[in-house]
Amino acid sequence: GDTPYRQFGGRQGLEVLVEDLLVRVLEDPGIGHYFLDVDLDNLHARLVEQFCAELGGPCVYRGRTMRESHATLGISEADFNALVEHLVAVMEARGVPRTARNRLLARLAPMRREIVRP
Ligand code: HEM
Repeated sequence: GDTPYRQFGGRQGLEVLVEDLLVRVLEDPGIGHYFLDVDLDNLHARLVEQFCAELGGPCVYRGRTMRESHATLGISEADFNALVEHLVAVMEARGVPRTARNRLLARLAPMRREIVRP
């Protein structure tokens, strides 16, 4: 069936989407600095796994919690919104259907309070 995971193009679609997302985020002068010392291969793998799991795909997220992995970074609401805008842009550019886009955004939205600094 056309599950949200399938609408994203499955595993391969997510690999490409996350690649697009990381390129845009790294090139953004507002938030790119957060990623300077980060293991990008690991980040790519964890994001693919996480999005896959959140979309009902056959994956288990094996990374740290959102609170653990972002706790020391000092991420602001504006930083969070900037990343989400990049995600929307890459989903649109790859032709992900609106219902599937909204599904992923709805699954990620509650993570805001664990990622943004108190
Ligand atoms: C809904 C929004 C977000 C999601 C779903 C998300 C997801 C993730 C995931 C899955 C990891 C990997 C955790 C691990 O390695 O175990 C991670 C790490 C990271 N995230 Fe996010 N993130 C989000 C927002 C942000 C924002 C807004 C920023 C900064 C602007 C950010 C910066 C980072 C950095 C720098 C790391 C690497 C931390 C490290 O390896 O020490 N994230 N994120």
